[in-house]
Amino acid sequence: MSTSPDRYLSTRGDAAPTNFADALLRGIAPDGGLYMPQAWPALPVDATRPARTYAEMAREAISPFIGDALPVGALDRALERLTQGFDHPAVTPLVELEPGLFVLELFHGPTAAFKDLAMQLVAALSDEALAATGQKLTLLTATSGDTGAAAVRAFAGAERINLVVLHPLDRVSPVQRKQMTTVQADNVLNLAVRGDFDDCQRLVKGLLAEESLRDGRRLSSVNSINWGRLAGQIPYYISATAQLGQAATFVVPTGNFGDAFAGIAARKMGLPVKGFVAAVNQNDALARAINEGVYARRPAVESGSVSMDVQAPSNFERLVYEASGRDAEAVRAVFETFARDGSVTLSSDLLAALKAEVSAVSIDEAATQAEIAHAHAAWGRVVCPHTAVALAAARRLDRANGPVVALSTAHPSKFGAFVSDVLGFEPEPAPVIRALGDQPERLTIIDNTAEAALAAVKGFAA
Ligand SMILES: N[C@@H](CCOP(=O)(O)O)C(=O)O
Repeated sequence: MSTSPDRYLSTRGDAAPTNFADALLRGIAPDGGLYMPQAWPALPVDATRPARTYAEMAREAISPFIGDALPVGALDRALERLTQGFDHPAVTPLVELEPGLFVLELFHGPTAAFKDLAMQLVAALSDEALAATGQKLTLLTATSGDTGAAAVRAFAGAERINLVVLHPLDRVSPVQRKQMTTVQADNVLNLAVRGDFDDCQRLVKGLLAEESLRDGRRLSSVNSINWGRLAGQIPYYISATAQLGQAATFVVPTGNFGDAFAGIAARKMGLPVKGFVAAVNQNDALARAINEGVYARRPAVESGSVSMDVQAPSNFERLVYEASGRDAEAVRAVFETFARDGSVTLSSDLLAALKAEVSAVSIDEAATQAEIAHAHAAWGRVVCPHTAVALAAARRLDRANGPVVALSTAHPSKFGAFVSDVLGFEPEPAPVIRALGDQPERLTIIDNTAEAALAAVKGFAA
């Protein structure tokens, strides 16, 4: 039987295959798994040739995943929106810090974080999918800060879409919170949950299974559990390789593991890549899984790199699916055990296959602070704490094996207090952060329970 990149299978194997539009408007498969393309499309051999626009590279990478599931011209129209509000002509410029060490600046968009790239695309593609069928959509999204800000910006005022964003109360930076809560749009609800990001993500997954919320609407998520989000993050790996002119090792600051998995997807499509390193903060469930073979949940601890305070990274499921040879039964066994017991031991075969895809390292708070200081002293750069985690991991690598690219996922002015504690001064605000001002904030605080979340979302819908 032939396989196709525009058909989507669930990592848990019990959901009917579907197309891109349906996977986009579901977010998560009905069996609780994550959608994956049935096959990896091949990038053209000259995909990294120079002098092409970001949108051209994105079109080539993303169109095979869509096939004929959206109206003719939908992707081209969406690509026009993809880089709207970016303040750099290269969109995602690559900057050399010292011989063989680079940062990929992903923070030039309207909320000053890498999430803008995929979120603006997903917003436009969702509009296209809904307009084609006349449906309406409720989006549920968990955030540790950056996803929520980008989602609010991308979906505020959308005619057919309501957006509910759950963030952990007092566990995002003040700028991130204001980016979500000062937007005065009637189709947006901000919920501050008394819990951590993993609680928010768990609540979202539970709500997505809640039939009573549908009421004639589609129900989906714009977290990276949604394949559309991941597809939108593939192009910047291609752009980085094109700018560099050779294969690199990418060091990815990692929370929900969507960013790193998008890079792994690019490699599966044929992008030349030396390797991937997932750099986590002291919330190190992913690093312990890959380095020790036990995937075990611990309560998330608060850090300066707040967007990475994740202890149950959703996209680890996609990695296990790939590494197990797409064995849905094995995936179900791992993640059902993890959900039930909070811990699961990975088989030695699976572990070897995981290590072949990615290595992982945990950078603690002191090393993050030291890296912010080093970046300023050595290169005159002010970096955000997430970028610092990646740079600390990147500087441990041997560059004799080829260039190393650390992803710089957010602008430092989103995390002014943490950076100024180290450097003694506040980072110069990105223009989009300066424009935030002191608008009134709108948010509802809820308990960390399924009942509280359901009642809040129902109240909003009503
Ligand atoms: N780091 C994230 C957490 C959610 O990640 P996502 O990529 O799955 O949306 C954030 O900033 O919210």
